[in-house]
Amino acid sequence: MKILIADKISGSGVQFLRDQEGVEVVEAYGSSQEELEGMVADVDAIIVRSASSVTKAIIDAAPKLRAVGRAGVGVDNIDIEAATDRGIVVMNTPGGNTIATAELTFTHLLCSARPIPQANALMKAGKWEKKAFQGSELYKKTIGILGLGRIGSEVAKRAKAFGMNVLAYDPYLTKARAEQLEVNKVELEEVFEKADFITVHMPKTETTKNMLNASTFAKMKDGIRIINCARGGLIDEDDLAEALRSGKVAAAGLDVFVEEPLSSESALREHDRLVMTPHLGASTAEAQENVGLEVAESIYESLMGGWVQNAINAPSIDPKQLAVLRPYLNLAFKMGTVIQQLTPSEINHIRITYSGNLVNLEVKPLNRAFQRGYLRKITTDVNDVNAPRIMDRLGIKGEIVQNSLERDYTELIRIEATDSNGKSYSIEGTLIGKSQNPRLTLVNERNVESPLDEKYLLVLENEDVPGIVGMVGTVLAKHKLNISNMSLSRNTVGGIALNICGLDSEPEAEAIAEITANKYIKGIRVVNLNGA
Ligand SMILES: NC(=O)c1ccc[n+]([C@@H]2O[C@H](COP(=O)([O-])OP(=O)(O)OC[C@H]3O[C@@H](n4cnc5c(N)ncnc54)[C@H](O)[C@@H]3O)[C@@H](O)[C@H]2O)c1
Ligand SMILES: O=C(O)CC[C@@H](O)C(=O)O
Repeated sequence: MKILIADKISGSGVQFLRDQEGVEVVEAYGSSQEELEGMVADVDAIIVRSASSVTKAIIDAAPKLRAVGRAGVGVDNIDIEAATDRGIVVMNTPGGNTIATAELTFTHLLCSARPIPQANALMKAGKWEKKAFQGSELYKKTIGILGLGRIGSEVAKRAKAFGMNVLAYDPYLTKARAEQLEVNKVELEEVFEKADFITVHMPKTETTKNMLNASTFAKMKDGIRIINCARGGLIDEDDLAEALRSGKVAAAGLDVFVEEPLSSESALREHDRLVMTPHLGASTAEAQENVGLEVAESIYESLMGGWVQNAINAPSIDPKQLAVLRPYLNLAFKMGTVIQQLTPSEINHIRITYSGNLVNLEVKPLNRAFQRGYLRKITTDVNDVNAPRIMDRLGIKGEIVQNSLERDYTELIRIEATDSNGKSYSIEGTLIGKSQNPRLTLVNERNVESPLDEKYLLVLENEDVPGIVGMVGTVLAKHKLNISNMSLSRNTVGGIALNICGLDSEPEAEAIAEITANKYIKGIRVVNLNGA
């Protein structure tokens, strides 16, 4: 396995990877995008911080690529769309640099109130200047925090310790969490109207891009102080420069920029009251140790086929959850493969119902496992990352229901697939016994008891007349096909019955033809569970 580390991560992260058997590590710090493109032909994983980008061009140049790891939070330097299409898992390390970035934000906040960098520059130039550097206190001032996630919350705690009044704007922040953090959750307009300081801690999205601009500055108090240690482009840089010139913004602190590195010609460099740092939020020994080791471990884990805890484009799952979900993942996967092989090729709707104990579980990983099972015989290279995309491409709409059905089983998965003529097919499955073996409990509304850890299932529909079991047994025996299990079911005497035989090997075409030739046989399907 070859892992390319494009940006410098902590030595312990690199060492961890070097210590793993069969892992080759290539460190390519400071390479240009073009150089990286030329290095990825045989890499299995790429690790970046914020300097290098994993573009579509790089992804296209890396046919073996399976995982991209970001040592940090923001993944705007990774083409998630292109990665997802290829089934490449993208993961980050949220949390590892939260404190570092919150502390840098506070440093900027203090420097916007007390012009320490500017005073220091004059001291270094041999001067002793006091008058120009009168500051302002944080105590009893109002701070507006936009985005109350990991970093915003830590900034809020520190602001409260300084005796500040905290206003929080975050549409996704629950009332309960705002109460727990002891902040006032308000609308954006109230932040603009009341804040003396505004700091942004949101991701850069279509909604948050240029959220602070000339027209929003106009709504703020004169002498407002603005901090951005999140992402360049949350604040319109030209409008900020103008507001600093006019004095509307008394001071600002920026750690991030629309274009990084910031051009040496940038007009932002001209403003005395603007303090800038070169994207240093995560640059502490502790944060780099955290994220470097975490990304290295996650990348290795994912390449070894384990679950990724902080995947951006697949459901994340922690080891505790995984222990609970593992048998259901197996069941969901097998049910995916069974329903696909029992139905016509043109399926346009699938409803999955999770019943009983599954009602309260996080089922996203189960949906992906089902989809992988469904797609297993339709396409290659399907995984938890690209399975939903492939289902979409096939035009199959999905519906997930978590609702207890009246069944005798404590947990159950029901699948209903509808074909392009509106005809529905159903299966249900559960786990049986201490060893939690997957079992089919219903096929097309007929109760069955058919283990899913067989190699093949022969699924027959026949008129309910005597002699069918004998005929099937005779034909299978003639073709040396060993029956491992048989489940018979009918809804009405003399109606259409269902017969599912577990088989140790694949029935050849002649055996199927002989059984089908019997006039009472109304339908026959072979389900291949081999390797499923
Ligand atoms: N300067 C650095 O070196 C550095 C380091 C780490 C993180 N970051 C950046 O800091 C930012 C915050 O990181 P985090 O770890 O706290 O992320 P997070 O996901 O924990 O928090 C982001 C918060 O923004 C909120 N949000 C989303 N859309 C919003 C909107 N339209 N209006 C208001 N709030 C909105 C979310 O609800 C969430 O609470 C990110 O942009 C991240 O990339 C920068
Ligand atoms: O790696 C860095 O130096 C910055 C990381 C930071 O921007 C992040 O989003 O985590």
